[in-house]
Amino acid sequence: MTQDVTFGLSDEALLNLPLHFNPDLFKDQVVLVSGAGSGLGKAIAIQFARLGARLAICGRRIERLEATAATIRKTGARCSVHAMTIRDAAQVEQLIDTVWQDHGRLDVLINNAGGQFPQPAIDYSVKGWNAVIDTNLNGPWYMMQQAARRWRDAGTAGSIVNIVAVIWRGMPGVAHTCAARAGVIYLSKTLAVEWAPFGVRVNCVAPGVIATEGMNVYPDEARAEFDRSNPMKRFGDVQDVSDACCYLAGPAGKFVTGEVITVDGGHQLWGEQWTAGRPDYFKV
Ligand SMILES: CCCCCCCCC/C=C/C(=O)SCCNC(=O)CCNC(=O)[C@H](O)C(C)(C)COP(=O)(O)OP(=O)(O)OC[C@H]1O[C@@H](n2cnc3c(N)ncnc32)[C@H](O)[C@@H]1OP(=O)(O)O
Ligand SMILES: NC(=O)C1=CN([C@@H]2O[C@H](COP(=O)(O)OP(=O)(O)OC[C@H]3O[C@@H](n4cnc5c(N)ncnc54)[C@H](OP(=O)(O)O)[C@@H]3O)[C@@H](O)[C@H]2O)C=CC1
Repeated sequence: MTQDVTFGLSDEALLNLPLHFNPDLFKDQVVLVSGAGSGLGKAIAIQFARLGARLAICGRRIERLEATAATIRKTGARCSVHAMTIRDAAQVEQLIDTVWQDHGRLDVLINNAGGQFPQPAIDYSVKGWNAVIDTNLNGPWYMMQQAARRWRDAGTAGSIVNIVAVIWRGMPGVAHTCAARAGVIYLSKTLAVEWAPFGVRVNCVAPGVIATEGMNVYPDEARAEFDRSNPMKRFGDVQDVSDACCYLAGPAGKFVTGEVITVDGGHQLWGEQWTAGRPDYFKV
């Protein structure tokens, strides 16, 4: 039985994190963040607002989105709220239309909504597999395609950042999401070339274990090991990820497309395969 633990930061703490970017970096730009009712999406949306952006946020549960929007408005930023599921292509098309109607433009799409359940792959039901592929591959694709069509038709530039995961050595226990995220990464590399003529950049951020309430879907015994999944032996925080999004979406990333920034404390390099014995540091 998974026990709830408190992960992540309060809205008040998110509003007061020291900023690592110029406070008017995204002034007057419109940023759409999916899954902004919790965790990384909420932190990303609040950070963009603190950097001058106007926000559009989406997710399935309206109450959580409204709470994020109330916090965002404390920064003085505008924020529209859109309850929908990214798994439905028609709802995604409607979302992008509404964002353009409400804000008159879109500059940045942060494809953050996602998630999975831990289970040995051999036991997946068809429904469970499809739920994870729909959430983490098809949904982000619908969002990217609809955003890009509007940018192409309006003749304006855009930037997409897809939140994926640190999949480089496989992810035992969440094979479905590993497959979906691998799909998003190579989709992004391909779209980076196809959409360069429209001025659309497509990049990914691959987090390792980050302290958010999303961690509560994992059983205690698995979670207890998560801080050992990287050589820094700790969880990352939400700002580690929101900073990577701001770098990629903003002017510092203007010559970067088709790239993946891994934000994982070295998780991708870590393992149990010691060829010359395990160093003392890692014995405890
Ligand atoms: C190397 C080190 C690596 C280390 C690896 C560590 C990874 C850590 C890094 C990543 C961390 C995070 O992502 S943290 C963020 C986590 N947040 C989340 O995952 C929240 C979002 N997740 C979800 O909403 C769900 O998991 C998801 C399945 C995607 C959507 O659920 P929905 O209920 O909306 O979907 P539905 O279409 O109704 O289908 C539900 C079906 O899914 C299956 N299903 C759902 N939960 C299930 C469960 N616990 N066990 C079995 N099966 C389940 C069943 O078949 C369900 O059907 P029925 O049986 O008929 O009901
Ligand atoms: N925390 C971590 O260590 C890591 C997280 N990630 C990824 O980062 C992203 C954010 O995760 P995190 O903040 O930790 O977890 P959360 O579970 O807190 O966030 C997931 C968000 O996605 C939204 N969402 C889920 N399904 C849908 C859907 N079908 N349509 C619209 N919105 C949806 C949820 O809102 P609602 O349920 O209301 O729709 C929720 O706000 C996810 O893609 C996650 O897999 C990747 C690697 C590591």
